[in-house]
Formats: sequence, structure tokens, C-alpha cells
Amino acid sequence: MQLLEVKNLKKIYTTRFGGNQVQALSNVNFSVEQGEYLAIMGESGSGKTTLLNILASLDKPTSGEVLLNGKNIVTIKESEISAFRRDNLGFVFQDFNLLETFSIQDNIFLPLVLAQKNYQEMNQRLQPLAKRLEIEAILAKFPYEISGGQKQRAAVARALITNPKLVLADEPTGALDSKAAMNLLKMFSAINDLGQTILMVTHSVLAASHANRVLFIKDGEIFNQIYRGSMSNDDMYQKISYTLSVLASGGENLE
Ligand SMILES: Nc1ncnc2c1ncn2[C@@H]1O[C@H](COP(=O)(O)OP(=O)(O)OP(=O)(O)O)[C@@H](O)[C@H]1O
Repeated sequence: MQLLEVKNLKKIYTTRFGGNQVQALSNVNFSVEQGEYLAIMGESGSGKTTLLNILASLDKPTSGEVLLNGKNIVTIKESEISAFRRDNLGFVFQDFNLLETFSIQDNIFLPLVLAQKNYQEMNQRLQPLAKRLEIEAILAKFPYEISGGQKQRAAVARALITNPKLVLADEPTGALDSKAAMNLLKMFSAINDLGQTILMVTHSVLAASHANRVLFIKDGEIFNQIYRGSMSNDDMYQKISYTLSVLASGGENLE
């Protein structure tokens, strides 16, 4: 079943001074199946953040459609956007975005508090998640007392606790050392194996090599896609590296 459909997406920024126009997305089309794990790559300035912001309903496209479960999120009323985001999407950011004055448990509870769930339900949802993400021992701690890897696992728990249809991750391993990054990627794979749909924007070949499909953006358009098929993570790594090297040399001659 198709969870997300992106159709003819275009985004033109008009700069405040001088009225210059920048075409960040020129014509983006792709869809994501329920349960997929998709990575989006592309050189700096290719339009990844612009795309993610539109998928997160933080920004509007100039034209085009984004359908989540058939509902066009581009036309949702401003007054309904926060609730829509809270009920359908989970976010994982590069720099964790945890509130420093809240305990880890309260950070994870936050989206449910905003959705006015009672404590018993919040706790029932937290326990299996905390176990799976190996953060049971740090729930009472504060962000400044734990490692980057632990912070990111707490952020993943916060993203998952609402049972979102789609998890959007923006460079989730960007601030982690290699061991913590690998640990997080294993957890993402395990979460995806349980059926969670994940869309991750990343510059990291290692991170993208864990996804089931990698989509490359060049100059605001989809340039190429790699499907995992029966490939191992190592095979994916090689193929992604090759595609990025072709992209960096101008994008010609891709086999
Ligand atoms: N608010 C804005 N106003 C004007 N131009 C913008 C704005 N945001 C992004 N752009 C331009 O749109 C294009 C795409 O930018 P975007 O940030 O989406 O790229 P990116 O692929 O995420 O880059 P990076 O990997 O460096 O984060 C770039 O040319 C950028 O300069």
C-alpha cells in the first residue's frame, strides 16, 4: 500500500531583497510504500531540506501535491497542521532537539502530553519502547547527563511513542561517533523490520546503505534510485558511493 505520494512538487523561493528567484525543487515525483525504509541523498543545495520541510508540513510548495494516506497535506488548514503533524509524523533531527530542563522520560512523553493522553497510557507505551531502544536506565536523567547516542535513542523513542505513520529523520547520525551511529542504524533497521515506515535525509553513505531504497536528488529533481533487492549493506555502500561520484562529476554516464 502506498503511504506517501509526492506529485509534481515544485518550490521556488523568492529572496526578500531584490526579488531573485531560486528554484529549489523543479519537479519531484516519488512514492513510498507502507513499511519502506527510504534514504534521500544529494549534494549540498540539491533541495533535500526543502523537500523534508514540505513533507513535514513546515513549509508549502509552490505547486504540486503531497498525499499521506491519500490526504493532501499541502492543503491542510493552518489551524489543523500541528495536530496533523503530531498524529501522523515522528521526527528525528541531527541535534536531537531534546528539552534540557525535562527528564528523558518527560521529553519522550511530550507529544502525548500535547495530545492529552493520561499517564497510564503514556507509561504503557513507553515501557516496550524504552526496552527496545535500551534507554530504560536513563529515563530519569536529563539530556546533559547522557551521551549523544543515548540522546538520539531517546529522540527516536519520542518520535515513535505516538505510533506515527511516517518517521522523518534529518541526518540522524550526523552528530554521533561511528559506534553510536552504527548502533542507531541497527535500531532503525530493527524498527523498520517491525513495520515502521522511515524516510531519512542523509549525507552519510553508511546510513543510506542501511535503507531499502536510496533516492538521489540533483538540481531539484530525482536523478536516480537504488533498490536494495538482494544486496547486502556493503553492496549498497559501493553502489551509493559510485552514484555519488557520478553525481559529483556532473551526473553524466550513470550506468
Ligand atoms: N529560505 C530560502 N530562501 C531562498 N533560497 C533558499 C531558501 N532555502 C533554501 N534555498 C535555496 O534552495 C536550494 C536548495 O536548498 P536546500 O537547503 O533544500 O538544499 P539541501 O540539499 O538540503 O542542502 P544541504 O545538504 O546543504 O543541507 C539552494 O539553492 C538554497 O540556496
